[in-house]
Amino acid sequence: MAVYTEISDEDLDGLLAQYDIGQALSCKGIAEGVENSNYLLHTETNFYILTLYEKRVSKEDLPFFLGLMQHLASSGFMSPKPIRAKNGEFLQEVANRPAAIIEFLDGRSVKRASPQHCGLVGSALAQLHTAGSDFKLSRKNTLSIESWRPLFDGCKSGNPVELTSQLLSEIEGELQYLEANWPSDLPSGVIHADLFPDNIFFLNDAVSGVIDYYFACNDFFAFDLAICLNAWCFETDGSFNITKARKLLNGYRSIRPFSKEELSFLPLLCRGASIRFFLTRLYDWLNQVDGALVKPKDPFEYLKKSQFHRLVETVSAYGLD
Ligand SMILES: Nc1ncnc2c1ncn2[C@@H]1O[C@H](COP(=O)(O)OP(=O)(O)OP(=O)(O)O)[C@@H](O)[C@H]1O
Ligand SMILES: N[C@@H](CCO)C(=O)O
Repeated sequence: MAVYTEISDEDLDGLLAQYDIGQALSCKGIAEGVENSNYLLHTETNFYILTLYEKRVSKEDLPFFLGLMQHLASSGFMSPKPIRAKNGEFLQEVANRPAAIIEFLDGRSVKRASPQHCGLVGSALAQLHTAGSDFKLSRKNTLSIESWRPLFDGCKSGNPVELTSQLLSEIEGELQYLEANWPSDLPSGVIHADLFPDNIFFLNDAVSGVIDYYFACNDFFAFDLAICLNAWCFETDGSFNITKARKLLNGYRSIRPFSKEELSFLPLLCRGASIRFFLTRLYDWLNQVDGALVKPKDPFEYLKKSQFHRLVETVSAYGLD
């Protein structure tokens, strides 16, 4: 999975009639991903990704996401370009879903990231922050700190047995700490907010693509860095790899230097980023849809990451002086 919505041949022909990209030669569902329905579309002109937006992506946000991809690509960043239909719009409709056709990017995501990959991820993230700085639209981060308590309350409703009193009080204590100490003013702009290994492609030892902008928003740049440290620098046994972290942070600052404040808040932002993914994963884990083929991701991986960052006092734990 993920193909939630099937497209008939008639619907596909009708959609492609709105574009100048030729007729379909093939259109195959893509198994990866959990949010939207994605197809690998081959037409007379090229290969493309056809995405049908499903329930979690709000239609009002699509001009931001697609406009951002276009803006980043035209600034030379490795984002796929959305394709304009004959009417000049990126967004169309098929099978009663909003839909877009996106440029296909070559390259492959890595299953086991090396420190070198982490360095490349850090510099790609800084390039994204820099290229996004003159993007005109903005979008509030709907998964920032204000959303975590309501998400936690949603997880608690129904008193699931998985949430022991010890776990509840650990999360409650962490939320209170984060709410009392969260910074109000750090360098901000457009962030990717979900730059996990499945969202970066590599080719010939370089980043060839950055995809999946459907959590992108305006927030602290260093929060994006915290999300990446969590996603890229822990090993499968839960241990933190300081060499990978050093490479990622040095890759980032080779393009965009950190302010003193960003560095001093990094451990706290890493705690917050851990709780953000712990809570969304926990919510999905407790609210699995019967019969859905999507395997929920392990929330407790992120609770352990949160526990690691709670013991961090300075950025030297992340490999910086
Ligand atoms: N522009 C692209 N070029 C090549 N392949 C792509 C492109 N966009 C998406 N894909 C392929 O489709 C898969 C799913 O895409 P994507 O991650 O955007 O889906 P999603 O449902 O939003 O997933 P997620 O669970 O990561 O939020 C990717 O893993 C990749 O294989
Ligand atoms: N990257 C998210 C999934 C949403 O794309 C996670 O690992 O929880």
